[in-house]
Amino acid sequence: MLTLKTVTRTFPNGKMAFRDLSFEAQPHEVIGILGTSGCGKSSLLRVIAGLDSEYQGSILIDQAPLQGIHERVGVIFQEPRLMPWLNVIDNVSFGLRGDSDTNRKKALEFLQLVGLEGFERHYPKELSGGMAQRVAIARSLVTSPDILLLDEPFSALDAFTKMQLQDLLLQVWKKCQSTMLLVTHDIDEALYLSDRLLILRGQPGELVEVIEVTESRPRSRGSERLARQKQEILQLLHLTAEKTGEVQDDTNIWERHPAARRELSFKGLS
Ligand SMILES: Nc1ncnc2c1ncn2[C@@H]1O[C@H](COP(=O)(O)OP(=O)(O)OP(=O)(O)O)[C@@H](O)[C@H]1O
Repeated sequence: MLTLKTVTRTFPNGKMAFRDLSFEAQPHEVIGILGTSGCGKSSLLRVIAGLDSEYQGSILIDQAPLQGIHERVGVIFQEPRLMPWLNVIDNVSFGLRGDSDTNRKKALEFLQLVGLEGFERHYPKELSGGMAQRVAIARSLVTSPDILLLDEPFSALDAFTKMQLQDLLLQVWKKCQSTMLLVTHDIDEALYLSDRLLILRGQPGELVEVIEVTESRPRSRGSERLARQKQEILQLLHLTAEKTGEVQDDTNIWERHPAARRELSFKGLS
């Protein structure tokens, strides 16, 4: 289990990325993180990934304080970040320790899972963007991380590939049982994949709502029930924005996703 208690991240120049974030992610839970641009979503993932260790508050993994990069935490970024000098199978098995034959078998198994059987000997430059991101998914999940952090993992892909990879991620997630934290600007994606959504707003970012997505899995992207629920949450977010005088910011982010109309049940923070 991942626990954050009043975590604040301030950069050396005094700029605060986010403030007083507290939440828990249960084993096997998918948490979507949505928020206005610059509210600290990527900074939050970097802190949990152990890449930035200067923060206030506490971060616990299974009740133990996080100390730098944790071997049970994996990260998938917007761009695949593959090693260009290694072929596909070597990229996937790179993080595995121990017997190399066993590692190659395991890497192959994950390449099959992400639909890249037969591409083991290809190099990153020979892959499409979607294929490279599949390799990145396989590389992250082959180590069976307890927690997988995803920072806009599909935002650079075309809509069709994006949907394919969202479904693929769900398939692999079922097998791996990892907890996932997904930063995205895409509300449809967040609703399709997540069990709960954290809504951040402001600069520094603060947690303004926690929303439970109650639609059962497997979800249908065209579900009317979800569409109605999204309508409700959009209205709720506009109302929330009016209260704090940040209408312009929030209007912009939601308007970037005009097709978004899905329902959520809403759970307030206490
Ligand atoms: N190394 C840094 N030093 C100082 N300020 C930074 C640094 N990195 C990020 N920031 C600032 O911290 C704030 C949060 O940045 P961050 O990238 O985490 O936001 P974000 O929510 O992920 O943004 P976006 O949605 O646009 O990707 C921004 O105002 C950004 O300019």
